[in-house]
Order: sequence, then C-alpha cells, then structure tokens
Amino acid sequence: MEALTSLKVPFQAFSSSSRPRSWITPIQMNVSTRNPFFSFSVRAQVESTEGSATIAATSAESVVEALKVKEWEVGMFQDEVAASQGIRIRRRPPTGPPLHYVGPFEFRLQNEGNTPRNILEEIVWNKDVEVSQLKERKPLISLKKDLQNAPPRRDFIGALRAANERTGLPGLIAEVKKASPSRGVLRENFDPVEIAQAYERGGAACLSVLTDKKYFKGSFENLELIRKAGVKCPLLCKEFIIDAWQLYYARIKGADAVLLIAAVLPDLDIKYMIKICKILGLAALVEVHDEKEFDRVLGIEGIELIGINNRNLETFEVDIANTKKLLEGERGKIVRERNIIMVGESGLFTPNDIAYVQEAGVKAVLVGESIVKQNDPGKGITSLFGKDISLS
Ligand SMILES: O=P(O)(O)OC[C@@H](O)[C@@H](O)c1c[nH]c2ccccc12
Repeated sequence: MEALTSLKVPFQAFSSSSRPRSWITPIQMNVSTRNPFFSFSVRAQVESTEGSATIAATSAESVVEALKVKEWEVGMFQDEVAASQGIRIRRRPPTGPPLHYVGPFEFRLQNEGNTPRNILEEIVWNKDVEVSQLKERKPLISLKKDLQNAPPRRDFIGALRAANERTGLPGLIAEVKKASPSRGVLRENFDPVEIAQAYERGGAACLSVLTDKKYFKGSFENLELIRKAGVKCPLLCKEFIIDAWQLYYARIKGADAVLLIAAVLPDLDIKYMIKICKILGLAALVEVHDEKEFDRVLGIEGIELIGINNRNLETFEVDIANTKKLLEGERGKIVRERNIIMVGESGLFTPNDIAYVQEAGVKAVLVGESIVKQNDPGKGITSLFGKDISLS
C-alpha cells in the first residue's frame, strides 16, 4: 500500500466533459501485477469547483464512474442551493445522471429538457463555456502575475458621489453599447473610443463598457482601448460574471468596477466575489430586479453600490416604476441608513424619467440606448438631463 497525495489529475482526463471542473487526488493506491491478472484499488479525494468528496473504487472503470457520479451529485447540490434562494438561472445545461447512478428518482425528472429557459440562462450557459476555455489558456496563476501591470485603479463610487454633488442630479454611468439581444444593433458606425470621449466631454461621471461579444457585440479590446486612450472616467466592465477568474481579468484589462447580477449568483458567490473585488480595488455594482433579490443583497455585508434594473433580463420587459417600487418603505430606509448608492438602470430616455428615478431615491443612473443612439452622444447627455451637465 503506497500513499500518493501529490498527484493531481484533472477529472476532465477521464470524463467526456470538456470542462475541467474537478480534480482527483489519490489518497491510497494499491497496484498488484501478480500474474495472471493486473488489479488495483484506489481511494481518492475528489475536489471540484463546487466541493469535495472521497471515493473508493477497485477498477479503472469504477473510478471513472464514481467520479462522474460525484461530480453530478455536487452539481445537483449547487443548483439546489441556488434554487432555494429563488435563483431560476441554472449555471450549466443539465447533463443527466451518470449511467449507473443510484439515487433519488426525482433527480432524473429534474434533468429533463436541456434547452435554456430564457435569454439570461442562454447567455450564462455560453459564458460558462467561454470562461472555461479562457481559463485554460490563461490560468489564474498567470493572471495574478499580470496584475502588476494593470493600470492604476480609479474611484468609481467616489466619481458618482462627486457628480451627484456637483450637478444635483444623479451621477451618470454612460454605456458604450453597440447592440443588445432585446434591441438589436443600436449604432452602426460604432467607434468605442470616440463614443467614450464624447460621453466624458458631455459630463458622464463613469462609463460602462459592454465586453460580451456574442450578445452585445462588445469586447475586452474596447475596454482596453478606452482605458489606453486616456479617458479619465472610471470604467465599469459590463460582463456576465460567473467565476472569480473574470474579476482578475477585468482588472487587468483596465476596469475600475464590475457588475454582479443577483439573478445569476447565489449569496455565497456574491460574498466571495465582493471580497475579491475589495482585494483587487474594484467597485462592485450588484444588480437586482425584484424585491427578493434586493433583500438577499441587503443581507450581504460590505455592499456599497446596488443597481435596480428596470429591465427584466428573462423577458426583456422594461418598466421604470420598478426602481420606485423597490425603494419604497423599509428597503429605501435601509439603503439611506447604510449610505448605499442606488443606481437606476435601463429604459431612461427623458429628463422626466431622470427626475422620476431621482425622486425614488437613486443617486446614479446607468444609461445606454437613449444616448448611444444620438449622432453626438455628448449632446445626447444634455437632452437626457434637460440641461448641460458638462464641466466646461
Ligand atoms: O440601454 P438602456 O436601456 O439604457 O440600459 C442600459 C443598461 O442598464 C443595460 O445595458 C443593462 C443593465 N444591466 C445589464 C446586464 C447585462 C447587460 C446589460 C445590462
């Protein structure tokens, strides 16, 4: 009997899954080559991004099978935790239980239908694949090294507060957005740097840069280009974040803030990511859409910036009354007591809209469509607020 604890083998090597989500560390391995048969037994610790467990097996096939079963069970457990918090978005398409799974029957039923239930779920499933491929090319260890060369961080929240005090209006986060799944292409002649500079001249406090390619025609290149062009407004990396690896990546590419979507992330993920953001010096804009998400987020310590999305990301319905509804009563009181900056997001087109969400209690707004569509996006800001809010 020999103990092998240093060997780490990606589970991917054994499974048909293309995502290296688990690792096996043999605890004990016993190989016998006595004739006429070759035999072995193994006890191993399985670690995955979702948890860990011990397995025992006596043949190569059963090791593979036991690993598949464990990985599947851990994934199921994660989905259950998310569902218990009211999260409807599943992180990955269900794969179905492994062939020899012996477990509660209802698990089998839950796995039926592996098409996404809505656009947000589709985006998240695609993002999961995209991020695991990026991670293979650039593991966290090498990203951490690149951190030294990341551009200096700027104070995203400070810029919003300052703008609010300077103008008496909500601080503007102006969005560099070429397209969206709900609206299609918003602007054909799209020069991200030109738009960013026009926003800055027009009086934006901060900018939001879409980096998702597939659904929003954005890119990390746009973020980098804007940062390198010398735009001083702090930058929000507008991405679907599902893995802490993306926080490091965003920081290296020049982001000063990131978006965390409560409809996608369970509480523990949000807590963990907020901690990493603090270490990296990134501000976190935590986005909610309904009361339940808002209450979950208010239960998490250390949150300074919360966005209320007026757009339902599952149905695309937009209603700016959502901001008002969520800030009424007790929730609004908690926000004021804790000095949390609230951001009104989406569907804001006119000075009346701005006044309406400001009255509801926001100190900042996030606006894309109405200003990015204008020939001169800087002038778009003036018409959005009904007055010139530029510094000059
Ligand atoms: O273009 P609008 O309606 O002004 O919306 C901007 C912004 O709120 C929206 O792009 C947004 C808010 N939360 C998101 C999450 C993912 C993608 C996009 C978004």
